[in-house]
Amino acid sequence: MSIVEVEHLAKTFRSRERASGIAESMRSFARPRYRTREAVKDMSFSLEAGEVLAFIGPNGAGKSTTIKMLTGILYPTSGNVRVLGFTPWQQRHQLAYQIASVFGQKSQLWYHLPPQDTFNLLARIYELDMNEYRKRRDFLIDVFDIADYIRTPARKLSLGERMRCELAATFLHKPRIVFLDEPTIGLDVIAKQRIRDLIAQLNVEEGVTILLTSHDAGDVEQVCRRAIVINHGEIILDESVATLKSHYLKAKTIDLQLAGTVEELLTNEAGDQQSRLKLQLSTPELDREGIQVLKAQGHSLRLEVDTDRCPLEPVIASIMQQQHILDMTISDPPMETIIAAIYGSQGTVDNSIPSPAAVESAGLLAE
Ligand SMILES: Nc1ncnc2c1ncn2[C@@H]1O[C@H](COP(=O)(O)OP(=O)(O)OP(=O)(O)O)[C@@H](O)[C@H]1O
Repeated sequence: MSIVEVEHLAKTFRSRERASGIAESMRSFARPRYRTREAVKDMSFSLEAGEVLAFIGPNGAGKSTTIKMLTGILYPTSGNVRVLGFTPWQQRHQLAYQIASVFGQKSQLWYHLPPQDTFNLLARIYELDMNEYRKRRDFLIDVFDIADYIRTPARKLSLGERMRCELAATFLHKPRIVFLDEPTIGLDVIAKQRIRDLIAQLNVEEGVTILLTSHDAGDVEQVCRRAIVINHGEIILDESVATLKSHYLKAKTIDLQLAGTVEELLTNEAGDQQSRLKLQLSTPELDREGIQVLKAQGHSLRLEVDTDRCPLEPVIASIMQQQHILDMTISDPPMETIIAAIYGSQGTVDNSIPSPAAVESAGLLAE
């Protein structure tokens, strides 16, 4: 059964344009000019209980505006929304007991108070039974591993520590739906991984439905099962993450810091740097066409490997046979690149989409 139903949702902002300079300010005061922006246009989708949905799109696509309408913070210009049977902007109070939201850029923890005090305040706001609350709080302190920070004022916590406390606070009243707007923004790789694991754990153990926005492909890949991609306020793709992954996340980027120079890796054959390098890396197991050289300069080498055509291990092994590797990072392509590839397919999943590396490599290769 759908617990979120969105039908033809739209939001247009009308804001006054500010003029610069005294004369212009006086003129705009007498004759104000307004600018309208269609942040969300005719959006329809539904969400089943227990789903984990990635809601993705570039900056300004309308993700936060949609979340704000689903949580009752903003009124829509038109359209209907039912969240757990409530109309969010009309029944915000009743809905608040059953949902929660985290905006990665804004904290819900009281800045000068330790998280424990915020938890106590939230328990009163949500009118929780005190015995139940204490059990829940201790459970979340344990799950999120925040016992060491719970008595430290929020302002003194690192971003990762604060985010774990934020999420613990979010789950305190056992919400049925959690809206997470960029929950991993600004975190290091370990903190990101931790947050992803915790979100996934609570989804599985408590069946909480999650709608998550992120610019990080790892969040989408590791936490979500379905993805809605929006652009200019419109849905351009609604697919399972498995499909999205197989079509768009198959490329991995390998960043290497070599003991020797890239020049030492080149064959003596004629040709450009890219093909001489690829020739040197190739073995019978490797499909050279699956490797793109994104950067090759001095001691740095960045490759993009299409894992459909070419497994990562032999590529790395082939480099290790020839050079000592000082440092290596394997990453997914940036979400923006994947989204750009999706735009390229005009909203359809299509294998003919050119690799994002094709665009990048031409400019980055040091001849
Ligand atoms: N209160 C507002 N008044 C006027 N315009 C707004 C307001 N809030 C958002 N917008 C505009 O609506 C559009 C969508 O903004 P929104 O914050 O929903 O995007 P987003 O997809 O969340 O972007 P980001 O990834 O950068 O957070 C943007 O063009 C933004 O400038």
